[in-house]
Amino acid sequence: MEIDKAIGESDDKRLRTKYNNAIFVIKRALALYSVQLVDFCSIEEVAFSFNGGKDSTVLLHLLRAGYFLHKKELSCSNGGLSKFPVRTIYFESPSAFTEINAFTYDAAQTYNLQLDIIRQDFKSGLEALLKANPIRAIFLGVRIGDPTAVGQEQFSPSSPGWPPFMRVNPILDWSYRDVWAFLLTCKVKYCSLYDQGYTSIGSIHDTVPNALLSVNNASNKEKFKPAYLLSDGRLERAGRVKKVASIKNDINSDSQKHEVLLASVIAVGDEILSGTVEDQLGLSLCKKLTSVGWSVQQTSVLRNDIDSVSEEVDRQRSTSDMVFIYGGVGPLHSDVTLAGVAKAFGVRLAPDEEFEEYLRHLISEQCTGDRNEMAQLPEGITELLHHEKLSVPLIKCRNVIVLAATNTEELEKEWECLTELTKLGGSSSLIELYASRRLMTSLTDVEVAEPLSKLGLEFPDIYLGCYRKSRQGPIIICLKGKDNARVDSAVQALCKKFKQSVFVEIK
Ligand SMILES: Cc1cc2nc3c(=O)[nH]c(=O)nc-3n(C[C@H](O)[C@H](O)[C@H](O)COP(=O)(O)O)c2cc1C
Ligand SMILES: Nc1ncnc2c1ncn2[C@@H]1O[C@H](COP(=O)(O)OP(=O)(O)OP(=O)(O)O)[C@@H](O)[C@H]1O
Ligand SMILES: [Mg+2]
Repeated sequence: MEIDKAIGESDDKRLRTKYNNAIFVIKRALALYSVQLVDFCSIEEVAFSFNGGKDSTVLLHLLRAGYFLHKKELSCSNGGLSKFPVRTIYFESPSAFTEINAFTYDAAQTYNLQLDIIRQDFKSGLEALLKANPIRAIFLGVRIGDPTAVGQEQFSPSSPGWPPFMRVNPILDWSYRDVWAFLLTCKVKYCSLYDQGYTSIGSIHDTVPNALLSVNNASNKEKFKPAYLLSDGRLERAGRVKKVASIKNDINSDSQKHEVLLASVIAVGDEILSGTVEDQLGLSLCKKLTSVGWSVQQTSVLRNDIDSVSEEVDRQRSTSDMVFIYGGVGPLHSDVTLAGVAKAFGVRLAPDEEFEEYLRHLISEQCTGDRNEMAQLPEGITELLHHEKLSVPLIKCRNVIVLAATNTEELEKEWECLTELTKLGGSSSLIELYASRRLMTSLTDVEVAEPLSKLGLEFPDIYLGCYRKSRQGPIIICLKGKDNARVDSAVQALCKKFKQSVFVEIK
């Protein structure tokens, strides 16, 4: 088998190790998801997701080699050793590069792939495919640096809400360099765009050649070096134009329309959902936000699960001005909050040197291994908010603030720093301070109803809130606004509507 031979003869030890590990994963998957036939041979209930990109081209050849070695070990002649009878699926889109389409069809012909072309979105396409075919596992060329790799392992069940299958990622731990070492060592064909400076390929609308490979020539026509010459693999996606959704402003542009800024509070913790621990932080945070004039429009408690976090953050970040999330932050297996935030914004988790430096000071002697998992932050969207009272900065990903607090005292401190930082104007205005006053009265609701609605018309810029502690008990009226003087005028106007002083100011 030419691939196995080329790698075996290579003196690149790292490549040989990566290859052997990937082949091991492939052989395990082929064995796990196979059905034995009477003649001692088997049919594998697996599929290969191929899109003509470099990573899936690597996987194509690994699968060919892995399938060959798997069958050889079984000494089974089923299908012949040169065949590769694994169902191959390609989601074809009208916005794919013609070069990608051409290469995919070409490879399918060269290697005799049973190509299923799907012209639906991924989820519906897979639902239909799995209904019609016995597929239990799908091989993907996902690598750890890809945004979609967040939270995945070599074997990862499909996400909740997706049809059930195992995602098998044999090259999850391969670097950009490993990919090119493999393609060049095996001398296999790859899509021509990679020789024109493209280093990672999405759709025609979001992909351009990587500017880091640009070379100026005499005719002033921009030319690009081939993808394998990119020296820093971390910049593989520099030719990807950011999706519109991910470059939204920190604060919703709609926020100008509301007089009061909207916040969402998200807690992550199985222990809260099971009733083992009471969520004190949520209560405290809502009070704090309200005290500075924010309106908390939703609180939610989520499982320690990446997809649950990413879906909720995605929902809340578009309807709230600021999202506050806590719980699930740290080095434990259940600490998935940052991964969920990264997934919500469609970016990967990447090592952050500055953050790592803080952590090194804090926990250096406890840190084993050469990589600090806690120093991985959502790439390209994270701002670290420094304060001298904090040993580790606060993490802000666009309009999502990740609080590391685990109890109310820690929250108190983080909150103090956050408000101080914004008063100092050190960061983009995070928390706009609002004026707010609360009045209590023993008047009945019927008595206050009309004067209050009139006040609302006179002071449209002031938020008027009202609630009672019990059906017969006193009524509490909250007045909030951006301008202190306006809030005071509203309070005076309200008092004037009644004969004697019927309001008591409360904190
Ligand atoms: C075979 C296959 C299986 C997938 N399974 C899942 C899944 O279980 N969960 C999920 O959130 N996305 C799944 N996806 C979608 C990918 O994570 C990702 O959204 C997709 O590759 C689009 O990436 P792009 O937006 O960079 O083009 C799957 C995609 C494919 C092709
Ligand atoms: N349209 C598609 N059809 C089938 N599989 C796909 C499609 N898009 C993505 N995949 C699967 O997801 C994997 C990861 O996609 P990704 O774009 O990161 O890698 P790639 O396309 O192989 O290489 P590159 O990073 O250079 O674009 C692919 O290797 C493939 O297995
Ligand atoms: Mg691609």
